[in-house]
Amino acid sequence: MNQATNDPAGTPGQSPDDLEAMLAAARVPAAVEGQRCGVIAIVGKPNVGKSTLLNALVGQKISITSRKAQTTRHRITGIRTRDLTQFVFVDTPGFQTRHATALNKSLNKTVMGAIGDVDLILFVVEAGNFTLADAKVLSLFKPGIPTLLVANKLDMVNRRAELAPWLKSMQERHPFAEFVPMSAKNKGDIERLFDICAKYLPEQGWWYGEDELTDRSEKFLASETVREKLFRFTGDELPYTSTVVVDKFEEEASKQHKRLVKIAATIVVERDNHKMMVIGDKGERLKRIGTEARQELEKLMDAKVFLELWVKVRSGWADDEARVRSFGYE
Ligand SMILES: Nc1nc2c(ncn2[C@@H]2O[C@H](COP(=O)(O)OP(=O)(O)OP(=O)(O)O)[C@@H](O)[C@H]2O)c(=O)[nH]1
Repeated sequence: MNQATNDPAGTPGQSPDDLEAMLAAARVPAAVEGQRCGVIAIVGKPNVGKSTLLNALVGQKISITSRKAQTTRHRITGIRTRDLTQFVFVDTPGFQTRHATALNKSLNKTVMGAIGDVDLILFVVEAGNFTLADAKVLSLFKPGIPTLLVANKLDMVNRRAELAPWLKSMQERHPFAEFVPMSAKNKGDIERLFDICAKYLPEQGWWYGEDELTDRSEKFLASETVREKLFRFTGDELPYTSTVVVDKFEEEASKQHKRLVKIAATIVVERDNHKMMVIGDKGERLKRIGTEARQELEKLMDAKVFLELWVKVRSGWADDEARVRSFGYE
């Protein structure tokens, strides 16, 4: 049988009809007519709601959110397939303009990498607001990639009438393809955004399975989940330079559980007093961070999870380029 595929003239004893049928079966299915697929970058300064938007679009928590600015450090893709269109989203770290540490340089490079080669950019700002930090992000965009102005947190705008002159002034700043005043927390607005984005994606076959949500590993999701709990339970006390490194991520065979995953992670902070802050009174806070992260990971991975957490002080790590790389930021 195999021989026949390598020999288009056919093997003795095989009719041309058989061969035709066999070749047809081996062919990669062509894209279904009307299918679309493309990459959408979500870009904006810190804290404008990019992660909230990505999570709403993907329909599951992929990127961590927090009230603290600059909690997103990695380029994260979320995938969503609706009707005939597959949307591949890229989240980017908030563009840092104020401090020039090695960590910030690495973050800015990630932003640049993310918007160079996409089909559509969602430039997220707070509705009615445009600051120097927004202008710096906008100045990075290459001409030619359609860009939507997503005026987020519309629910926070009291006087809607004032938005029209603001939108007009935004059109003078950049040739935006469309304006989308919306709230990332409003389901109807998210639906509308899907319809708007679909038009800008090229007609081609899908790259991922219909149900895939992210191309990130479970190990990555583990570090993101611990990081989210870390910031949630330390409030605004802990500087954003704290990070989480997963030292061990192992799946073990188990008779009792469908899946059993053992994870060990280290929370890296810059100072001794930050370490105390994370550990809390009699270790209470660290315990809470660990418990909540474990419960969430069990749901996300559909597995029994053992999570071991450590806290280490590494002063000045955010200023040290080699160390930034060793923690997984390119
Ligand atoms: N009222 C309101 N709040 C929002 C909306 N979207 C996001 N937020 C809030 O804004 C804050 C920042 O949201 P994030 O999604 O973490 O922002 P981000 O742009 O990803 O931030 P970085 O990770 O720092 O770049 C959170 O407290 C969100 O709950 C919205 O439409 N309306």
